[in-house]
Amino acid sequence: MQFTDELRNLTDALFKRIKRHPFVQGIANESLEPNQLIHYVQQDYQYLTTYVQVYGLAMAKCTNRDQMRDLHARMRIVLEEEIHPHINFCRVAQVDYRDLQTGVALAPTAHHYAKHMLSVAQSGSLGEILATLLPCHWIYIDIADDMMSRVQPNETHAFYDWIRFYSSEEMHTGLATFRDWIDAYTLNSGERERDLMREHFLTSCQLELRFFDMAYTLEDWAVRGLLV
Ligand SMILES: Cc1ncc(CO)c(N)n1
Repeated sequence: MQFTDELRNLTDALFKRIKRHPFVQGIANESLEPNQLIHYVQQDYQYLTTYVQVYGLAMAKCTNRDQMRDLHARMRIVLEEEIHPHINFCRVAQVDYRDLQTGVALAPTAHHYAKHMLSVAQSGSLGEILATLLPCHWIYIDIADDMMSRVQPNETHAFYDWIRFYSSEEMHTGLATFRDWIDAYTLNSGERERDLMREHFLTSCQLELRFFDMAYTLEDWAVRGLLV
């Protein structure tokens, strides 16, 4: 068994829970409220900014240009293309995307997830960073594939663009390349590094579930912070 198959088995219960989550069901059956979509986009915009920063820190730990090229392509997709699922949510919520990009603090769960990624990026190995980032790709593809086959949406579905984006050929190829990279990487890792990679992967999966909860319940701090 390859290392990433092992990671997937370890988190199977979480993958299943995420697909059943009311926010995810709300995408499938077009029942999310505008304020839930807005909260998600406000938080996810900031989350993805951190995600690109983490790619940047991983870039500094790459040992060859093929690895760098791969990360560079991934950064481009987040910066230039992953705006489309957000724009889909904004269109349904009838808000301007630009208005959601400033003036909002990270909610507790988004804060937790961002700090988790940054802390691994600052003190962990390249393998640990890759394992921390992998659930982000994998879970959304898993969700979107499931919706494609169960709902079989067409252009009239409110979240057709979202579902199509995450179930696209490009996403699948990107996930396969990322898994191949991690599987090859772990052939040269010690058991200690592989344990840390398992732990970070699991934590990111837990936080993916909580992130949907955050948006669904409009999670916020009890008292506003100082900066925004
Ligand atoms: C929190 C989160 N996880 C995964 C993705 C998919 O890239 C996303 N946009 N946001």
